[in-house]
Amino acid sequence: MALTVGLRPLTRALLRPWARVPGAALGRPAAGSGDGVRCFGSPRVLVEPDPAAGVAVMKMRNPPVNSLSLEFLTELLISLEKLENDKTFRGIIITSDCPGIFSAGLDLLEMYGRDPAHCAEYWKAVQELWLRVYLSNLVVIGAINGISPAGGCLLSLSCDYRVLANNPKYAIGLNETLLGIIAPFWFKDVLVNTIGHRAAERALQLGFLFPPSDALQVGIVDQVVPEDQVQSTARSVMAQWLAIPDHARQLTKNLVRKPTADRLLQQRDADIQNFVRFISRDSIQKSLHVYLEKLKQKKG
Ligand SMILES: CCCCC/C=C/C(=O)SCCNC(=O)CCNC(=O)[C@H](O)C(C)(C)COP(=O)(O)OP(=O)(O)OC[C@H]1O[C@@H](n2cnc3c(N)ncnc32)[C@H](O)[C@@H]1OP(=O)(O)O
Repeated sequence: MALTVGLRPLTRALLRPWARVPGAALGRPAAGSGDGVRCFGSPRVLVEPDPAAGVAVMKMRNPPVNSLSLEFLTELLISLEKLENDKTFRGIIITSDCPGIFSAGLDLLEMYGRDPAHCAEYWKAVQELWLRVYLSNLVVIGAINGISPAGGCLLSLSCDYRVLANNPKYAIGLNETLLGIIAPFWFKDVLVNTIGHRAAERALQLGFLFPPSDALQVGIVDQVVPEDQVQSTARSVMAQWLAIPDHARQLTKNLVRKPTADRLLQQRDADIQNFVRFISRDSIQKSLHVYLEKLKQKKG
């Protein structure tokens, strides 16, 4: 059975992309961009453009934990598409507006107690975000200012360069096994590409969440800096990357990343069907239930 899920109906119906950001952000001049340039975005994604530098800072703000819900994924995709299509921008910095959290990863509530059609639509959006970030023509730098498990780690790994704030609470890794679920092959591929086969084998099976010093040592991030220097470091790194002619850098990036992306592109529908089958299993739903309860109990 061919799946015919797509983002479009949800996306277009739910969102008014590029509406000015409500509240304080509305019309606020973007940091470092002079007084003429305004922030823009959507409810969950704040974009601070710096046209002079050719850079936009994309701040994720889906409180409390920037979990990647379908609506949030959709807004991220719209922002990314918009930036990609605007010749003003050559690079983006992805960071978080939620204190202490980069992203808690995929939204468990999109996978728990949902019907197969919803799960399929959700998974397609997850695939879409990964492909867009991973294959972006823009330089993508992750300014990781918080914890970044599972899907949050995948988003980080899909950037061209990762700067992590030096706070022992800001662990990063693919911890899916701790939830009783399995990182899909393309999550695994990106981790293997980043830290090597043996380190990935251990990290994936044991669901490692690396604190900053270990993350740097294993190579899951490129740099660890004091928390108040994450953004400025991301900016300086961006300047280095933007010193390279775009066409040469983009073709090289494509050369390196395309084979990994192609593995998914060649079997996207099958991957969606696998996900839906897997996540719909009673045993997996039970694991998710237990994990969600644990998260709740942690509070009480
Ligand atoms: C084939 C299947 C493949 C699937 C691949 C899966 C990839 C994934 O990304 S799965 C998600 C993995 N994520 C995690 O394991 C992180 C879970 N969350 C946490 O560990 C913590 O919430 C935290 C460390 C990120 C933040 O801790 P804290 O600041 O103490 O906040 P709370 O734990 O109290 O959380 C607040 C609120 O948010 C809910 N929540 C947290 N994470 C998620 C999530 N990933 N999805 C949905 N909801 C999440 C949490 O339950 C709390 O809700 P309320 O109790 O209703 O306030």
